[in-house]
Amino acid sequence: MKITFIGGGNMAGAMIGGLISQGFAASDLFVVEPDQGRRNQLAQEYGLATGAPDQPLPASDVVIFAVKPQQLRQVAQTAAPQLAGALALSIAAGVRVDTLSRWLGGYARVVRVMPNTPALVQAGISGVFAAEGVSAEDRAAVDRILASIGKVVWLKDESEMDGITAISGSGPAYVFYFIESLQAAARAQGFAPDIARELAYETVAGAMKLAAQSDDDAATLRIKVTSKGGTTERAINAMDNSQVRATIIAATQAAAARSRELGDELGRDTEA
Ligand SMILES: NC(=O)C1=CN([C@@H]2O[C@H](COP(=O)(O)OP(=O)(O)OC[C@H]3O[C@@H](n4cnc5c(N)ncnc54)[C@H](O)[C@@H]3O)[C@@H](O)[C@H]2O)C=CC1
Ligand SMILES: O=C(O)[C@@H]1CCC=N1
Repeated sequence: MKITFIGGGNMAGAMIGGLISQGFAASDLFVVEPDQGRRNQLAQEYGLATGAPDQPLPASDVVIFAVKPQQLRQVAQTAAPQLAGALALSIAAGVRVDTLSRWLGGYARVVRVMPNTPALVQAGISGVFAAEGVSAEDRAAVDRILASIGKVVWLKDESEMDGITAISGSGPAYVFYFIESLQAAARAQGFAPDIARELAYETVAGAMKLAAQSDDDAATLRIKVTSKGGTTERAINAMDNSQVRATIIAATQAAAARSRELGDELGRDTEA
């Protein structure tokens, strides 16, 4: 399967790294990227062939659009006459399949995917929604690509993509924010930076490993740490008093709203 990425930034890089480590041949991948330094980096790191946007697209089975949502219209219009029947897959937040299909001149083989950056270490999770015209064979090809970089969740209703984007697409950033905060807290307790990092990383990794292997749910595991009248109780009370849980829920609602807003804003653009 020949795959061309249009856009070789952070998310494309994570997918490429994941695919190659799962046995996809570098010679079957191609990246279109305007930034010469980034092209060199991808070529060096993965042995990939790359090209600038003004060069013709190579023959491909799948073309993955991995540019910013605001860049996608122009990029899609440039790519449209060169697709030659390839499956078009977009990872752009917010952009709906009918919008991309229109930008591609009424192209029917369009799939929308919301991956996340742990794809790089095959620990991603992707939400997928396919346009009606996408065949079972194409869906199987998408499954093969995405299963090699993590778990796959097929969506029946495209509106669910906004929630997926808010939870798992953006989600790694929330976890990194928590890790950063725990590290800062360790520094505030007087630990040196390397120890603060180790304490935060090992605690998060250990808690995740325990949660993944345990029959207990997360709430039960939390209660098992929380001794009555002890230290954890004091900390959790402080978090509850600051409405940390409600803030996390509100933050994800803001992200989902932004995804809908991007979809509306870019979908209104009917000049394709
Ligand atoms: N970063 C993430 O965690 C995730 C990002 N996404 C989506 O992936 C898309 C890309 O995001 P990132 O990789 O984070 O952004 P990025 O800014 O790292 O990558 C975009 C790349 O597109 C390149 N580019 C600009 N104009 C181009 C053109 N005409 N032709 C080809 N390439 C061009 C840029 O030079 C850049 O390297 C966005 O639409 C975003 O919504 C989806 C899921 C997660
Ligand atoms: O922040 C963004 O818009 C993209 C989509 C999900 C993760 N990064």
